[in-house]
Amino acid sequence: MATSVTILCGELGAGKTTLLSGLLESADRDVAVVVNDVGAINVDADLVEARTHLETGDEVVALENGCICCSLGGELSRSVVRLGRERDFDHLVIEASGVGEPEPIARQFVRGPAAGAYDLEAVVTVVDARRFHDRFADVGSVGEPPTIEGADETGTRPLADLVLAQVEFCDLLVVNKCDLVDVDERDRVVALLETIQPRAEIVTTEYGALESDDLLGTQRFDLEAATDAAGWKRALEDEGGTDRGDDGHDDHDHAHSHDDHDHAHSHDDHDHAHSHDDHDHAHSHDDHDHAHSHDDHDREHNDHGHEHSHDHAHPPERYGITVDSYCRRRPFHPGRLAALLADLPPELVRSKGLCWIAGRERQAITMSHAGRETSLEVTGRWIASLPEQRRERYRRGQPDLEWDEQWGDRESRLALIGRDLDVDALVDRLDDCLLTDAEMDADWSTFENDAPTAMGESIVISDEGGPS
Ligand SMILES: Nc1nc2c(ncn2[C@@H]2O[C@H](COP(=O)(O)OP(=O)(O)OP(=O)(O)O)[C@@H](O)[C@H]2O)c(=O)[nH]1
Repeated sequence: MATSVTILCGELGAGKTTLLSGLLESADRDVAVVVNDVGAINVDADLVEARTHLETGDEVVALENGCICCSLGGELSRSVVRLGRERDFDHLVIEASGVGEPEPIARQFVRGPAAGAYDLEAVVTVVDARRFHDRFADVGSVGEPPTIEGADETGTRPLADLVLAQVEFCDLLVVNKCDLVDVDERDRVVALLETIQPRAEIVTTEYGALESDDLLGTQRFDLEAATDAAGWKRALEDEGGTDRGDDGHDDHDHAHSHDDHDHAHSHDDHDHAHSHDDHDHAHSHDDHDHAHSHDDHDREHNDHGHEHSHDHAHPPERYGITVDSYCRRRPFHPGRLAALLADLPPELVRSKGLCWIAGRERQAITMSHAGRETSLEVTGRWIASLPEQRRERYRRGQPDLEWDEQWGDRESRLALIGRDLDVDALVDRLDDCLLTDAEMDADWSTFENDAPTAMGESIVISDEGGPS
């Protein structure tokens, strides 16, 4: 029988090890742990071993080659398959590096070599309530300065973006360190988390104190549901109220919208030498269909009896949290867009989606804003830029794909999650970044343009708190 697996993620210092130690002490079954830390010293492995009186051995396996989701392709799979052969245990917990994305790890257990021996049960993300509040929920404060420390292997991914990626891809959110926030702050954090990640169950803790049943023995992980769970993706599916259609830019209705940004471009054309590409491949939606309904997932998910599942005691509206989308079929001017991204309103908590930037006619660029930083990364290629034969093949494969006679699938589609955000004002500012009619006729290659060009390449634009 396949052994159940839980993946435990969360920002550095959020309380993963604390939670895990408590869990190992209280669990009524044999739990094996694989710990990954960035860097060679696996403090966590030692700590967990020491606290749980495990013999030095294979119960705690330390992966030492850096970030779990990048280096682990083979190492994690090999380690866990070997562990399963050599040891007898009932449940496996992977404590993931504080700076890794959970999705590639989860995929190892869904389709990778470890899939046969293991059943992925849940991805659990631990959030530091204090830090999350100060960074994302407290519009009034300047927040902590942007930290690049802990960025991914490219060294360019903003930490806040990774924190949200972990929140957006999980089944259970553990809001820890609640002793360090007051009740109102805690409720604000929970409301914001519910918006950023509408699917996950949320529990609040101090020192990670949870019943082991809350963490182990929950339900079967659903990769597709988890992949589609993020609030920003849902915003793009729902096509909120900002498509005002008053700009003449051919706003349209996306019947096929839940393929989100990945649908619109091909992943075939890039260079595999760059390890970040692995992430992009992992995000490809080509390998699953979207015939499911989110409602079904929600129903399944909420049925499994946790106390703290969504009772909507903290309606996001009460905290001024709004979710909107911005869709335009006209390219951004690179310079004006960059200037806007360096001066976004602090009330914009999260924004993510695809950008069409003039002068980058081939590159489908994903914009991801979190905290005070925004990254632009080439994550694919517009189908319209492919040679005719391949272009037509892709189009045949995606009959629902909206296609403009002149521009094909090129478009910008951004989710805007805000707190007390003046959405109309932001939409106006975004519209001001679109090419004017005169610019549409100009030579776009003459625009000064810092947007990335190669697949996987990214730039980060920091918001310095407005012009000084
Ligand atoms: N005040 C407070 N401190 C906590 C809580 N949970 C954990 N801590 C402390 O926070 C620090 C970090 O906790 P860890 O459990 O090591 O965090 P981690 O997520 O495993 O950290 P990394 O291994 O660095 O990713 C430790 O000093 C813990 O004692 C909590 O609920 N409240």
